[in-house]
Amino acid sequence: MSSLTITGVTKSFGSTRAVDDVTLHVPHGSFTTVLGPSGCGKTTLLRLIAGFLVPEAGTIAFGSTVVAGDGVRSMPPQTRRVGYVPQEGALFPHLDVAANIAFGLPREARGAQEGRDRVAEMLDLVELPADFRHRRPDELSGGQQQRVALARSLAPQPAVVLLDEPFSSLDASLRGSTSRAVRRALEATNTTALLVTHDQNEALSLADQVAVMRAGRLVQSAPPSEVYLSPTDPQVAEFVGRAVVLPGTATDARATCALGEVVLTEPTTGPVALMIRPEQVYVDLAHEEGVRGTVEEVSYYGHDCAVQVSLDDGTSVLARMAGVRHPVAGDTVHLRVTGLVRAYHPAGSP
Ligand SMILES: Nc1ncnc2c1ncn2[C@@H]1O[C@H](COP(=O)(O)OP(=O)(O)OP(=O)(O)O)[C@@H](O)[C@H]1O
Repeated sequence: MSSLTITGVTKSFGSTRAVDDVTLHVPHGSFTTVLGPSGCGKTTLLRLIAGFLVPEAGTIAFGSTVVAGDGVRSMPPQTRRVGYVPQEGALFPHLDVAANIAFGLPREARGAQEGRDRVAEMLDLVELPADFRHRRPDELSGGQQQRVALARSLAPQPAVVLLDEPFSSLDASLRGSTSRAVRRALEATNTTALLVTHDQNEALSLADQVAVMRAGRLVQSAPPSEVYLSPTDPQVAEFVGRAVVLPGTATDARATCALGEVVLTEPTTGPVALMIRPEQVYVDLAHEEGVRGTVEEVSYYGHDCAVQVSLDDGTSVLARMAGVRHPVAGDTVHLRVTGLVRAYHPAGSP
C-alpha cells in the first residue's frame, strides 16, 4: 500500500476539459471520496489514476513512484497495482466466487493452497460466509456481488483501490450495509482508497477526506465535517446538503441577518452571505424568543422533519427538527440560530 498524490493533473476531450489542474493527496491507508455532479470529471480522474487514460499535464504518484506525467512514460494499468471496483457487472459470470477472487493472483498461486487461503481470508474480510466460494455471481445479491468485487480487487494487495460508484445499483438499505462493510474491509487492510460518488450522504459518512469536484476542478478537499460546516463557497454548501443562505452584515465575530444575530466561524466585516444549515435553526414552539414566523409547510420523515417557515419580513427559511413534536402549517413559531455560521463575501468583493 502507498499514498496517492495527484499534482496539477489535466485531461481534455476535444474542447472539454474533463479534469482541470487537479491537485489531491490521499494519505497512506486513508479513504477519500470524490463527490460531484454528473459530468464533473470524477470517472475521468479515476481512469487517469488507474492508467486507462494519460494526463496531458501534471503528475500522478503512488508513494514516491511517479506512474504518469512529467516526462515519465505512463505506466500501463496492469503494472500500477491498482484495484478497481466498478458500478456493477464486474464479476466474471462463468467463474465461481473463489475463481473471481483469485483472478488477480499470480497464476501459480491460484490453484494452490496459498490461493485458497487468500480467497478464504478475503471472504472473511468482506464478511461473506466461507461456503459462498462455490457460488456463481448470479446466485448472489447485488450487495454480495459488490463485496466479492472488492475482495477480488484486494486479493493481490494493490497499492491503491479505486471504487467507481460501487453502490449505485443497490437499494437504500443494502447500500448502507454494503458500504459500511466495504469501509471496514478497507480499514482492516489499511488500504489507500478513492471512491467516486454523486451521493452526498455516502461521501460524508464513509470518508476520511471528501474531495468536491465541479466542472473538472477540485473545489475543496477536507474532512467531512469541514466540507459540511465550512464549505468553500455557497455552491459547495448547497451541493453537500440543504443550506439556508441569507444576506447579512458582519462586524468582527458576529453578523446580523433576517434570523437575528449569529456568531461567525471566522471574524470578518461588511456585507456577507451567511450559510446556515437547517438543523442549526432552532424552532421554538413554547416561547416567544427569536424571530417570529409562520409555518408554511412541514415534511415529516419520522426521525426528523423539515419545516419551511415564512418570517414576518417575508424571508423563507428551512429548519430541521426532531420528528417527536413538531408544528403544523399555519402555526406561529420563533426561530433562532445555534452554533457557528460561515460567512462569504459576495463575488468580487475583498
Ligand atoms: N471518452 C470521452 N470522450 C469525450 N468526452 C468525454 C469522454 N469521457 C468523458 N468525457 C466528457 O468529460 C466530462 C467528464 O466526464 P466524466 O465521465 O469524467 O464525468 P463524471 O463526473 O464521472 O460523470 P457521471 O457522474 O455522470 O459518471 C463530461 O463532459 C464528458 O462528456
